[in-house]
Amino acid sequence: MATKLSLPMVDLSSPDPLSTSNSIRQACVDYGFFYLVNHGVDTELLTSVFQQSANFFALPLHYKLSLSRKEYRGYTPLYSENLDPSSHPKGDAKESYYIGNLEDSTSVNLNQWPSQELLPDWRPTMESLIWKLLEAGKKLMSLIALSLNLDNDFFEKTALNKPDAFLRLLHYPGELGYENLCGASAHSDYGMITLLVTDGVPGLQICKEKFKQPRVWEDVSHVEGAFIVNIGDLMERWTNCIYRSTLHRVIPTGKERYSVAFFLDPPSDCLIECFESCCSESSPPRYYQIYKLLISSLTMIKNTRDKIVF
Ligand SMILES: O=C(O)CCC(=O)C(=O)O
Ligand SMILES: [Fe+2]
Repeated sequence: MATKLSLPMVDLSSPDPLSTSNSIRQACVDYGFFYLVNHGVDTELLTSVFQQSANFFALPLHYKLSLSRKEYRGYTPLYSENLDPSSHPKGDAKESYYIGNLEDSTSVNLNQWPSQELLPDWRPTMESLIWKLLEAGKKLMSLIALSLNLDNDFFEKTALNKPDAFLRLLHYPGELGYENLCGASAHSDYGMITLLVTDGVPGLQICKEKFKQPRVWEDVSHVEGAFIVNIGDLMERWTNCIYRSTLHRVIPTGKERYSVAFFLDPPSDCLIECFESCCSESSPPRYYQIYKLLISSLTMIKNTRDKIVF
């Protein structure tokens, strides 16, 4: 039986940015995860996103496969990903749909959309969500900048100048007849930050000490209306491991589950070099500086989204 965690809560609409950024720092140092409330994304929009997502995943497989992922955008079927191959050889029991950047006028055309005849409100619903998440993500990143003793527009000028943002709709079927098959096996996200919305069905767990064996998993409870935010490997590297990119997974509970993850990353030409405020003579940078492009290429070669080890 896993223990239940109470993750720290961060209020995005707080009138006191300094104390909010202090809470963010503590949360990122202790857990690499926190809840985000008053994030500005309406409940009605989120309800229609989950409805539209369920409508898509309920379509026949041959149709979904006609939108198979290309250029990191589109549909990925059940078992096509195995985030932790040591957990189960079959792969992860989830299907997903990726939508890429809307801000960048060249890459926006790479997105694939289900036909308007089948799902007329699908595209506008997802586009509204992406814009809203981008707004919340930018606001949060200005507080994260303060939490690292950087100017509050540091990320606005670098990582968020032309951000690489992906929305991923996820569907975990209920019973599949296989034992111990994870919906998402153990991994840490490779990017900067992830904003996650779930439908309230349990299953998400984190392991705070990723280098300790045996692993201790703790359940992340659902908090109505709150996003779950986590730090990715790139941010861990940028902060010289002061902020943690925490191992997490989604275990089966026998219940069907939907979630929506928004991965907010810097553009390819962003140089990831330890922040001055995160190193000193006694604690020098642990990683070489590297362009984001190289991090994503190496991640693609590995074709997993677990810890980057170079
Ligand atoms: O569905 C979830 O709760 C987590 C998904 C996740 O960790 C991911 O897509 O990276
Ligand atoms: Fe993840």
